[in-house]
Amino acid sequence: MSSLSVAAVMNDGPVIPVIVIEELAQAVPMARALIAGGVRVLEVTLRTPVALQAIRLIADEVPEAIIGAGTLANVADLEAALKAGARFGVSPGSTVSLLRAARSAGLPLLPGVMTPGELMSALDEGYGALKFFPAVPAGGIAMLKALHGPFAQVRFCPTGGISPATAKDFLALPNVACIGGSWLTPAAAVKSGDWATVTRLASEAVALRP
Ligand SMILES: O=C(O)C(=O)C[C@H](O)[C@H](O)COP(=O)(O)O
Repeated sequence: MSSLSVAAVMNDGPVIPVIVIEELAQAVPMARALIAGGVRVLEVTLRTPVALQAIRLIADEVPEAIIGAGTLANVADLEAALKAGARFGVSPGSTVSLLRAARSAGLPLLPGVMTPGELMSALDEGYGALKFFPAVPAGGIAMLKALHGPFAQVRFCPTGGISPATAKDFLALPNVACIGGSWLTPAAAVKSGDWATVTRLASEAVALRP
């Protein structure tokens, strides 16, 4: 049972890094590089074969990290993430089974939604803090402004297609608590072990909200 709340995950910093780990050896240095830049909340996506082991390794070896699992597509993913030591979860979309399983497991979950109907289903299940995915293809800033009308109580973490250049405009919206993005851990820098670049990108991301 985690004592962490979704609000705490969303409020820790302006940007949640969406991380893809191809090789297990990258996990700990990458986590340390992000933390050195001031980013503690780390979302490791379950997109690669080593993702669960990477979560376990970071949970064990980088205690300053608030480690979570992304790309939770179903209840089995959620259970595997919990077992690996994830302290929160993020999903690209929402199913009632996933939302209920996260609630009963006590895992803070940031569920993805894209439409008003999906948002209403998530609200029905008691979730008012949501990932808006894929943010830019689904209407970006204009869509978030439109959703603010009927659903002013919902707090979003838009993710998908956001860049350092557009991040500030998203963060300025009243219904945006934080944003997600993969640009903090560029594949080339990670592959070559250029952790200084990751640290610099992390500190620039933290500085997006003074
Ligand atoms: O894997 C998941 O769980 C996802 O939901 C997808 C990611 O959140 C986006 O792919 C990140 O978007 P970019 O910052 O545009 O790369």
